[in-house]
Amino acid sequence: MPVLTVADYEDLARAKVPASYWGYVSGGSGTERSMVANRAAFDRFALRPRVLVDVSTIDTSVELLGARLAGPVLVAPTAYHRMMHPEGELATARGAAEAGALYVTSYFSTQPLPDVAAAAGAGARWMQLYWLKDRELFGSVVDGAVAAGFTALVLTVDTPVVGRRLRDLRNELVLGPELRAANVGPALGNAMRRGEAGRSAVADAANRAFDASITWDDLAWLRERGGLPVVLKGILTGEDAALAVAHGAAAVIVSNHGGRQLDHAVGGMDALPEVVEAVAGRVPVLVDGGFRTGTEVLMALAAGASAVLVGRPVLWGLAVDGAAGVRGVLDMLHTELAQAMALTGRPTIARIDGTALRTFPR
Ligand SMILES: Cc1cc2nc3c(=O)[nH]c(=O)nc-3n(C[C@H](O)[C@H](O)[C@H](O)COP(=O)(O)O)c2cc1C
Ligand SMILES: CCCCC(=O)C(=O)O
Repeated sequence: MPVLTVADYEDLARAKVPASYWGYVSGGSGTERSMVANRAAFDRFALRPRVLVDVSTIDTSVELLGARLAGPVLVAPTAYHRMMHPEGELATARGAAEAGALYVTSYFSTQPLPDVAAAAGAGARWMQLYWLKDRELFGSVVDGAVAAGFTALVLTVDTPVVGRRLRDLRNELVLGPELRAANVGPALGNAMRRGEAGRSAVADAANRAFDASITWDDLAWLRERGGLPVVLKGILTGEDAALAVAHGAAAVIVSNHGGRQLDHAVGGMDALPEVVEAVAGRVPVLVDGGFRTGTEVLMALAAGASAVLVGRPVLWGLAVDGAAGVRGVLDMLHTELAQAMALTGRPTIARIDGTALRTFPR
């Protein structure tokens, strides 16, 4: 069977990944309404194509915080890539670089940052962070990211505590020994103890380590320590987007964390317009949550996003075929985007504006 869609990768991946890891990757929190909301949003929009435009050449390339990219699809930070493939984040870094895509490496990478950086080579990379109670340890991870040549820090702000992910609690999620988080110290890096009824070792380790007391005022410390642009991930309101810009964020990522944090949260695509309005062009606005086709990426760009991140699709590609699978998924999304650009009469990313989109009332 030819692999023609991102969903085809999902079907192939499901057969390869152990059930409790598959539950971790696929699941959301609580009733999983936030995950549903991400996909449902696309039904409230439709495209308004223009015709008789010269679309004989299509250019999907973009520039983002100084990085030149083949297209506006980024690899979202996702934890524990060795769940999917023995090479883990090294394969992801290679596949993303080959696709000309920016790779946001998770704080819970199972490979050391210098090795991820070497695998990415000239490929663009940002580092995602969770703020730890242990400020010294947190600072040392920031230093490590800077030393390894990551060019921006992505602070995830929607996870003061880990969402109640019922699939993991039911599966008594524990990690195999190959799944040590390589960059965050032994206490947080090790979620390998015996399974306990109704508990997730991953959530327990994170809840012990994450600092739930940080506020807007702490961001200055991070900007100072890293000396890099700070991007805030997990913004869902215009109010917080305005605060993010006021506190020096270099970009914001509209996201409900793939439906894994707050249950009944607004979907990424639904929250995007109010964030775009509040930010008013001062910094790039990125979005994630449920993007599975290039046409959906075009919808987000028309609604004012500068780029889209994909989480699970990259993991599916990784499970199916390592670096080649990651590249395959990213290339597929860029190819589909180019096709949608031709068919909507928008040959460059800059030509995709609000007139390409019609919004239906709820
Ligand atoms: C298995 C998995 C692990 C994730 N780990 C992280 C993480 O370490 N840090 C983070 O900021 N977001 C994490 N996320 C959220 C993603 O960055 C992203 O917001 C989400 O996956 C986008 O939705 P999508 O999977 O529908 O594309 C994770 C998501 C998944 C599915
Ligand atoms: C417990 C947080 C770890 C990674 C993460 O962000 C996720 O699983 O969504």
